[in-house]
Amino acid sequence: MISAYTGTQIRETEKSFLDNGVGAVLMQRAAYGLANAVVRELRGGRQRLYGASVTVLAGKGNNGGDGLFAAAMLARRGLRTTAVLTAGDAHPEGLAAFKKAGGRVVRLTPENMAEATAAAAASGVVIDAVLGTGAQGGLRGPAAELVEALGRARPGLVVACDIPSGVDADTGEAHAPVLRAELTVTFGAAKAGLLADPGADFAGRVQVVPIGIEAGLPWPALCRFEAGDLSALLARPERRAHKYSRGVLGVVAGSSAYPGAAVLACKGALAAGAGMVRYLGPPDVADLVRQACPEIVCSAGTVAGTHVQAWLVGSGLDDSDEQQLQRARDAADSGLPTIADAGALPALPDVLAPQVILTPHAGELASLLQRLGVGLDRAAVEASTLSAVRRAAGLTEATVLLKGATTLVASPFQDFYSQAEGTPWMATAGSGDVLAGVIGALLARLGADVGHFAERGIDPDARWGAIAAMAASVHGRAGSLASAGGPVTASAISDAVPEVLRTM
Ligand SMILES: NC(=O)C1=CN([C@@H]2O[C@H](COP(=O)(O)OP(=O)(O)OC[C@H]3O[C@@H](n4cnc5c(N)ncnc54)[C@H](O)[C@@H]3O)[C@@H](O)[C@H]2O)[C@@H](O)CC1
Ligand SMILES: [K+]
Repeated sequence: MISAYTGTQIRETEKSFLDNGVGAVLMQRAAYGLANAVVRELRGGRQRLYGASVTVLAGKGNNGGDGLFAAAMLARRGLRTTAVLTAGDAHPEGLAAFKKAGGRVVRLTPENMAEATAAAAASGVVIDAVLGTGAQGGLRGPAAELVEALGRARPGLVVACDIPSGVDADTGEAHAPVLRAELTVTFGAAKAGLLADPGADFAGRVQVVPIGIEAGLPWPALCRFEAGDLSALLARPERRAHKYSRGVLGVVAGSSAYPGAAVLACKGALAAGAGMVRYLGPPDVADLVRQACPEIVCSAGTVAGTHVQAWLVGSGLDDSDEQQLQRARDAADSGLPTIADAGALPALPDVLAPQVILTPHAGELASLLQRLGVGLDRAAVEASTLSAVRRAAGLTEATVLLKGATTLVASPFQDFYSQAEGTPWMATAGSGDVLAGVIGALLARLGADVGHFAERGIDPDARWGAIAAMAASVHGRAGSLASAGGPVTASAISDAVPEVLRTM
């Protein structure tokens, strides 16, 4: 599992090391990790190290210090290094080491701005070490001007030191201008802002360099499951399993206008290993569901009269179909774990429960928050995804999964997950219906199994968020597998889910 922390958590952890006088040691480890990462990138791109050019943009704090020490190490390995001091001042020891290693120093002024920009744009590698976890807001003054111009000039490889300057380490909010990095080398542990959009967008690949503070870190602010976690959490069925023990999912989805959503949600649930799926809905949609998936038991019954272990409600619901909307409300009110998607979101009560998982995209989350009195529009949600999803979980008391390039999950117990295994090709109609099906299948199978989570180190209260994150990961992996770098349909995503589960 990748554990990510707020800047404050990291700084508090580092404080005891600084109080003990080992801050300089930590900085050396950070710089060494950064320099090595640059070397690996150059070698990976089959570039010669000797004579390659590197420009470090160094602010006046410790982030700049890391950058200067790293550049000094690179200078000693024969790279042509330039430091652009964006704030006039610089970390004194870092600057001294850089000068001693033979690096060239440019103190940024309005007069040499154009020259400094051109030099940075022409260099093979740019290290962004202007602001780190000590930043208050974004870049200002000459540093902002330089980064703005450099962004337009499309520089070579950009490596961010700890975090792209201007990205908030706690929330992932980006204060423009931010230089988009291909790689972020981050120290001690990942920062939460690197795993939440838009910060994740600017960070590129994230590489964590251990610096020796790790044992002192508190409970993470944000987690990301990796393949090994999924293998452990997605236990295979027991030898004597039967369809009921494998999980029975009830589905209230689809309408005459959007019948395909019901089919895709059901397909997603079957692909993710539901023991049985019971569909409730209008006869014309039920006919289509039966034709597409003969495994599914269809009826026009009520929620109370249907025996299931979990519910999936909302995908493709029509807001004029009162009978379906009532079924969705009954399911959410049943006390059973329920995934509520699309059409169900505006139909449910404002306050729900943790075992109800809401799955909005940014626009739907904005509408949900507006209904709850929070004046955020879609753009504001996209600019601050982690804060938005946290607020929604707090206000609704439900678990909220925000769909996007990075999928975020927040539970009302303040557990947060971030998964990003998908591909932009998955932004296609029906993809969310398949995700709802995968969540539904996992809810039906694992939702009641408190011991399963406790044995694997997950607080049983937090299992709803964990299930949503597991499903997002499976869905993302299936989409990437099916896409293989090209267009993909929702059906193909669903078809790839069993292969992903097989390899877990
Ligand atoms: N504290 C430690 O033990 C370690 C810190 N490390 C590095 O230190 C960084 C944090 O260092 P600092 O606390 O010095 O903070 P930063 O280097 O992030 O920057 C803070 C400095 O910039 C100024 N500043 C803040 N916001 C600004 C803005 N918007 N525009 C212009 N100037 C601004 C501050 O007044 C301060 O002088 C980490 O990101 C990491 O790179 C690493 O060396 C590892 C060890
Ligand atoms: K930085």
